[in-house]
Amino acid sequence: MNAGAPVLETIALNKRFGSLEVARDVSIALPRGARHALIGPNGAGKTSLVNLITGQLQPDSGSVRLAGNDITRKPRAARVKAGLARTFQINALFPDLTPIEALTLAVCERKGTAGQFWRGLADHGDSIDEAYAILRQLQLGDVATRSTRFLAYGQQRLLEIGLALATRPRVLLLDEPAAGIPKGESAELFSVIEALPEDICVLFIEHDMSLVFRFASRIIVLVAGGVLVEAEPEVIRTDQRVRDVYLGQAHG
Ligand SMILES: Nc1ncnc2c1ncn2[C@@H]1O[C@H](COP(=O)(O)OP(=O)(O)OP(=O)(O)O)[C@@H](O)[C@H]1O
Repeated sequence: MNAGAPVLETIALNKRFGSLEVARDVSIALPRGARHALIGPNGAGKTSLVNLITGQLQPDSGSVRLAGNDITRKPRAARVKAGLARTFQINALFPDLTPIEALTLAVCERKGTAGQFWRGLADHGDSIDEAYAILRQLQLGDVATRSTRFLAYGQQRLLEIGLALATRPRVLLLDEPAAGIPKGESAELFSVIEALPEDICVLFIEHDMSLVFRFASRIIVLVAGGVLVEAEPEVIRTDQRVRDVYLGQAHG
């Protein structure tokens, strides 16, 4: 794969649910270091597009390529192994585990050693180190040994991102990572996402336009299953079509 080639690419993806078109010739590309936002009105097909990329949904036509390889027909687990990770809108954490336990388990899972996890921590030194490194990257080092149920909601969302990072992704797909977080904390969460290493591309769905304009390097606007426009934030901000169909609606 050459340096400028997209890490993740969708080519003319189409998907219908009966008469409803949720993806209409969707072609997007994420280069190395991408921090792309996927925006659009409710029901535009944003989550469906993420599901098509991860394999939760199969397209009617079109393809998905990861690091130059066609993964369209690959099962979900194989896509994760190939470097595709996602988080969901809903919190799916184990409340009784501590962040360091949950992350060490996730690292062991990736390495195929999770079956021996409970034998003894001494056997998992490298995995624990790796888990701590992820926690520090997410500024969760201070709460590493606190039960997940006692973490602030924003910290729980970060831990979910941590679990995705434990798979060593090339691409991270975040479906409304700040959903449910108090407004003041969501910028913090996005700062952490922004600061992830360049070799992890990020595509995030977000409804809060102030966060989108602050943190996205590019914005993809989806309307009725199709890409209306994809451009840098400055261009999107002044695009009349976007104002008409989306921003106008959002801000009255
Ligand atoms: N499995 C399904 N079967 C039938 N219709 C579906 C299915 N999944 C999604 N839809 C419909 O497809 C449309 C697109 O949904 P999707 O969740 O992708 O939109 P979205 O842009 O993510 O919306 P939101 O911003 O509200 O989360 C919606 O009208 C939804 O009801």
